[in-house]
Amino acid sequence: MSDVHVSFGARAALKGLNLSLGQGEIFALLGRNGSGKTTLMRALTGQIRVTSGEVRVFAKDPGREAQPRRLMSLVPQDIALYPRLTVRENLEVMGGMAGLSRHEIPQRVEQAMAVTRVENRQHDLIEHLSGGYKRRANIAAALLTQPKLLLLDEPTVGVDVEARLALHQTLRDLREGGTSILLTTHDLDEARALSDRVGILASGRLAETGPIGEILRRMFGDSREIVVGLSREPTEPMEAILKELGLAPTANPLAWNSWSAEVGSLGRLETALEQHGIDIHEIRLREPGLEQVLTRIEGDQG
Ligand SMILES: Nc1ncnc2c1ncn2[C@@H]1O[C@H](COP(=O)(O)OP(=O)(O)OP(=O)(O)O)[C@@H](O)[C@H]1O
Repeated sequence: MSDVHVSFGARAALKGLNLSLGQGEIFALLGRNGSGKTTLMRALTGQIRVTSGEVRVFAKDPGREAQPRRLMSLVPQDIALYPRLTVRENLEVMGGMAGLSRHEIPQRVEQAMAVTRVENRQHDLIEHLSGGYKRRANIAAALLTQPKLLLLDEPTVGVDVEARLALHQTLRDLREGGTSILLTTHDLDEARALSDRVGILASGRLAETGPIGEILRRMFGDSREIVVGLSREPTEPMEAILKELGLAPTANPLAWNSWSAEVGSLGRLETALEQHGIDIHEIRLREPGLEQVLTRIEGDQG
């Protein structure tokens, strides 16, 4: 997509977005609630018309032509399956609705269940499955048409670690088979573990795109966040000392932070805090997470 703008009335949801996806690439979109992730996906599937700019999927406009829409599948965040049917029954019904012939359905259902590893639950009712299996079945339904581009809206939200790893493996297997994958997530660790590139959406713009390791290096270099957890809320004189030591308040009144690339800075800070009689609960280094990345971007955007 190039220079894509989408507005809902006076509200601009996407403001000049450029993005291209390679074959067999996993691309993770990161951003706050309301930053435009779902709007971007719906623009790609042709569900919403863009206000201006160009969207091309397999060289065609999905807003006007059916062909690119047939080559992609969107896995919504909500489970779009019949709770009172089994996994297999759901997939058979969905296959019919997707326009597959009776002759094609059994084989496609087997393939979709194999990739998502739900065969052992194929005779269970959806309503009896765990959250992780429901999500896998949801993805299986999207795979029946053998899409070349798979779009997933927060595929792992609310599932436990084991189910999350199983879902990641499914997505990697699909990538190996040449499927391009665009997913949204709030989880930087997930993006790090899974994606070839990420795009960080902030206020309808892609503020950063690239491999997550490169983005973090570019933004933070070698510096790491030092977080000081105070034992009690600081008095005004204590606040003055904390600021003098280079610390800044965070949203949590008991947590103050600073950034440093020096190896010894944590120990020196700890000693200085002790000398000033400031009672601390803990002091630690924190790897940058999505919150730190977004705060930095928003700070740069003013
Ligand atoms: N149909 C609509 N009508 C009006 N405003 C909309 C519509 N869809 C989205 N918006 C607005 O566009 C902006 C982007 O929304 P979008 O749903 O794309 O964000 P998101 O990043 O997917 O958020 P979330 O993480 O909560 O799913 C928001 O301000 C939202 O309120």
